[in-house]
Amino acid sequence: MITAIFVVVLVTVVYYLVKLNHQYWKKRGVVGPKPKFLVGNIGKTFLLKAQPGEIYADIYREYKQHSVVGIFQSFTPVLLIRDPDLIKEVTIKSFSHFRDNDISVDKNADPIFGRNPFSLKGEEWKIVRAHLTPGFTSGKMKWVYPYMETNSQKMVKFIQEQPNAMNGKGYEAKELCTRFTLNNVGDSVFGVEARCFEEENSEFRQLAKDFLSPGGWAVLALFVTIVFRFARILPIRLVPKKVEEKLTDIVTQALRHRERNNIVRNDFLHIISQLKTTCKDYEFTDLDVTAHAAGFFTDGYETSAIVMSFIVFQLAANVEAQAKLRQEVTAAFHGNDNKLPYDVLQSLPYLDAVVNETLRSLPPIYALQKVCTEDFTFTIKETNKPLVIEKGTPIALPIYALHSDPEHFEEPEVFKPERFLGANRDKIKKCTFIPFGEGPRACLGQRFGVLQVKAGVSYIIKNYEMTVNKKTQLPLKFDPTNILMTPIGGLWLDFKKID
Ligand code: HEM
Repeated sequence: MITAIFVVVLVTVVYYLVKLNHQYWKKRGVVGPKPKFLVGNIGKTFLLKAQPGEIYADIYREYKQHSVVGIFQSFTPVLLIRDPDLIKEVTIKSFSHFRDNDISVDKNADPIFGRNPFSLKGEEWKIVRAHLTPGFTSGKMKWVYPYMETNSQKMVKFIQEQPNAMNGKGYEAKELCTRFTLNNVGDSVFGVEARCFEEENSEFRQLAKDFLSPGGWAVLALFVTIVFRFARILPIRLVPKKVEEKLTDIVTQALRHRERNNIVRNDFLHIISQLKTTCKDYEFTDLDVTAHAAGFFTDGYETSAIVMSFIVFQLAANVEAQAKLRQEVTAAFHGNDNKLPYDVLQSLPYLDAVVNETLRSLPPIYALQKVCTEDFTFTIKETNKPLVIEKGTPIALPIYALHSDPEHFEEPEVFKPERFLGANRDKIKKCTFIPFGEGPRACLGQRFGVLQVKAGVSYIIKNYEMTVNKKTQLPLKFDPTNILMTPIGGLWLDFKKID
């Protein structure tokens, strides 16, 4: 009897506490959808029907007249920012108030992801980011570009050898692009030939399958820690032990091989291994070197492969854009002895526009979640009243919703690379196009990612005409359990060789 009374009292107290907490935004004069008990506004995520970024996009569209919307991730109040000027404030102008990402990874539980700049916080993030940045200069990109060209040529050959790619049965674009990006990462970081076009079960492909494949551990762990905030107190690892061990082994062997044979390769691994002796303001251990090289592996292939697969899909679905791009790229090859030098690739305006329009229409990351690291006061435009964002409040930046807002991009559902050409590009309002984030914390690998997708797409478009195979489920729907935009059923394409 006493137990029953205790349970009833406890449930009642919890119920009222949650209800009280759900008044948080109302009390501060911030509008927002009514939260539901326990799940807040992300009930569909709990039912595995939509990932939080999709829900944010719906809320964004519903609250057109507002610059900010107050929502709840279960019990936690989250401020969704709609106004690009305020996004600029958060990511650039008042960055010191919003320095960290809303993620917690224990370095001891997950030595690799726990050391990734994305997970690091405060001063530690600042120091590590500053030391890793020299690995991504345009000089370094020029250095790795020949590997990307070689892998592009291998990919062109590989496509022709796949019966289903050529006979109308379709080949899955993401799978193709992942083979390509894994090869680039193998060469650029470890100095290792990944052989993803030659071997069905190459070591790197296996690593990728064990790491980020749909339904894989990392995808699940990331989803769980984002959705169930209380899980953050658990020592959850995103990089599975098996993947960590394999990556550690690859890095250790590569370093040993260089030391024994006196090899100096001007690459990422060299830069970070030097930090062990040159860095004065941070202690870079062997584990740090391994973790950052391994981090380049994990960051380097997946998002780029997603973007590249979206680009070839958009081109297959938009024949005019495909023909225009082919004309530009083919002319560039013809003017350069059938090669595509780095500077020439970088100077192709339509290619750049196609990449950007794809990133606009299908950004691989739906939304970013930052956290307020120091109280911040601003005036809500529409009410002219001040709002204090309290330290610790998560801030949602709805990338996909901004990119598909007709106020910022006319006919957002139409694929129009011309938006990113010449004077049109200058008309795009700051912070309405943020596929790589914005400000000091924006994507560190943007140059590498864009370079590899541009190289790969150029070689494909010069050699093949592409159409969408009927196995692709249209309109595209996305896996609700993956925080990266992942089309259900895949993107199946048919290829026709151009002679
Ligand atoms: C083309 C595909 C890519 C896209 C769309 C992309 C997108 C993003 C986004 C949206 C962020 C979060 C930015 C923020 O918090 O404001 C990010 C962070 C990051 N990305 Fe990328 N990324 C791509 C490729 C890469 C590559 C190839 C690498 C490494 C080789 C990389 C390394 C990183 C790192 C280290 C961070 C954390 C930066 C920090 O917190 O300081 N990314 N990326």
